[in-house]
Formats: sequence, C-alpha cells, structure tokens
Amino acid sequence: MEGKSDITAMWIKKHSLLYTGATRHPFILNIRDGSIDISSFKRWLAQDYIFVRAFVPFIASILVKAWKESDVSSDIDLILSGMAALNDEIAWFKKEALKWGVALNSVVPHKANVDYCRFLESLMNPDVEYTLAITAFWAIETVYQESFAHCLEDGSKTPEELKETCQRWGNEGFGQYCSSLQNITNRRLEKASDDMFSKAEVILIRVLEHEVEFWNMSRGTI
Ligand SMILES: Cc1ncc(CNC=O)c(N)n1
Repeated sequence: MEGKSDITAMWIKKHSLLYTGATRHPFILNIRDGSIDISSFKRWLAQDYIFVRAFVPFIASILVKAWKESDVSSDIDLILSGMAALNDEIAWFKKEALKWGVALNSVVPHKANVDYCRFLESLMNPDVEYTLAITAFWAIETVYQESFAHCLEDGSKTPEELKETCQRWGNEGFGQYCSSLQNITNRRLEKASDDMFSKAEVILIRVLEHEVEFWNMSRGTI
C-alpha cells in the first residue's frame, strides 16, 4: 500500500461490491466449503483452458507495449515471467484435463468466454496504450489470486483433489507477482491524463464483470 498513490486499491474499495462478486463467487465459495459439484469444476477447467490460450497473445501484446512505452526496464522482466508461467500453466491444464477425463480439443467456447476473449483482443490493438493494457492484466491476474487464495485459508474445507488448482493461483509467489503488477499499474496511473485515468477505471470494471460471467459459466445453466 502506498497511501494516496495507491489508485488501484482506491478503485477496489470504490467498486467493492463488484470486486467481491468476482473474488468471492459461489463457485469459489463452494470449493472452499467442499460442496463443489465436480461437473462444475470440469466445465470451468475446459473453458479456462480456452481462455488461457487467448491470454498468451494478450501478454505478448503487453510485452510489445512495455518495450515501446515503458521507461522502467524491469516491467519487461515481470511480464516475461508471467508469460513463462503460462507455458507451465498450459502443460498443467493438459495434465489436469487428463486426470478428470476432460477432452480439451473438443471444447466449445461458451458465449461468456468468447466475449471475454474478444475483450482481450480489443486490448491487443497497437493503438491501446500500455497503461490501459497493464491495468487489465493486473486485474485479471488478481481476481484469480484473491479467489483461489481464499480456498487455502485456515478453516477452508477445499477437497484434496482441488488443492493443487487453488495452489496454482493462490500461492504466495503468485501473490507477489500480482503485487508487482499492481505497483506498475499504480506507477502508470499516477502519471496518466484524466482521460486515460477514467478509461483505465472502466477497464477494471469490465474485467470484473467478465470474471463474474466467467464463473457463472461453471453452473452450466446458461
Ligand atoms: C478467466 C480467467 N481469469 C484469470 C486467469 C488467471 N490468469 C492466468 O491464468 C485465468 N486463468 N482465467
């Protein structure tokens, strides 16, 4: 926390209802209390694999923006580490899908997923500034970190076979990585024009809305 300059923390407070909706969704609460229906988990796994594949070019586009627009070279190192982690993550999805009997190559993307991937694609446009893209990146990663870390807290009854999933995004290292993304975002927002500033806030809201819709998909009723 950096007091007045912690714009992202301020926004999370301002939009706490939506933020809580995204990070304390029934899907997550059901993992945490052990009542999760495994078919919901499998639906989420299959859809998230599609999302993660689209997330790779998204991060690549941010890497290009950082290279062109950032005056802090360590930004590139952090974004690159995120990209390297995704390589691992894709392998993990394949392994996990095998374990649960989910056929990843025949998954039909759900509308909420298509919409979310389109949103990512709109941010990949070279006309979209680094500040806006990094705001989205930070928010996307943080929702998963906050959600899955909640399933690992004391008192949670997360089923043993789902703990590895929760660890993937809920671990401390991933938390550090999200804090670093948050620091970059804050640093960029401090220097942003009023116009950029309000655009970034809208992007945060859109990410949170997409994340809620994404979790909703696991219900399989829409
Ligand atoms: C829908 C969604 N949001 C965030 C993440 C976390 N980032 C990369 O894995 C994810 N996998 N899926």
